[in-house]
Amino acid sequence: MASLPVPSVQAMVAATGIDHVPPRYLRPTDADEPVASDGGEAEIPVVDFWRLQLGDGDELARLHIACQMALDRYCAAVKITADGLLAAMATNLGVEPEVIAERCVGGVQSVRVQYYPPCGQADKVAGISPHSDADLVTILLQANEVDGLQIRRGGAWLPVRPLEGALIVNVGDILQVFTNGRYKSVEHRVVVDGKKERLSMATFHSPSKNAIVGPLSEMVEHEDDAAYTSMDHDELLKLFFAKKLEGKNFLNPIKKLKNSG
Ligand SMILES: O=C(O)CCC(=O)C(=O)O
Ligand SMILES: [Fe+2]
Repeated sequence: MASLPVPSVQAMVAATGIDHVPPRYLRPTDADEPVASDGGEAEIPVVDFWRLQLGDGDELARLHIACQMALDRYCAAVKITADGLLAAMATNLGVEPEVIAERCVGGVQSVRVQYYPPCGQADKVAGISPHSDADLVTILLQANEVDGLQIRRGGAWLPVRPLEGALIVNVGDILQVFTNGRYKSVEHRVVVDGKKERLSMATFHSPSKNAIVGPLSEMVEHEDDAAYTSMDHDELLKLFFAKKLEGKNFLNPIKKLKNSG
């Protein structure tokens, strides 16, 4: 609903009197949630920045707790988004919405917050080297809306411009394996800016540690069609962390030779 110019509001009040509240200003009663009283459990954390700068341990702990509260809420909301996306993707792939979710009971969600300082030699420096994410889906917040993320499209890098209020969704390597290559993980990198710092927050969604990662039976008509060997998620991650970030090479060890992707 667009705002009214001030003179229009003044004219409305003059015409109807202050006791009449136009419907556009009424709060919806069905969404009326209680307002907590001051000093109760729902206290707003206060952090003394001066003490924080001096390295005061109590203040650091207070900041940590304050951030965790916000982070927990953010992560819970992002998890609902990731689950919803995976269910919709399953439907698009012609399988029941819960086919992917079932493999992800007790799945792992992890968060990485990145800070890219401005750099005098921005055109020569890598923020993050080209890679694909070793998960199902990554939900990324370009927190201060500074350019930097690029995805590989054919032979070129395509900038993913921050869009106010929008989250970026990356298909990850494990979704590529689950779908037997029907959905391909996206190769991406980050470049830095010469003048501006950049902040991002990536939330990764993976199956549980003891899940088997391999093409889902629903995605493979004959056993021979499987493009990847199945492997313990835990073992696969060990391979991932043992390697340098070098484009989409993570799946090489489990790729079956006759297929590519
Ligand atoms: O900072 C970004 O925009 C991307 C970060 C990223 O690709 C990652 O953490 O895997
Ligand atoms: Fe990434």
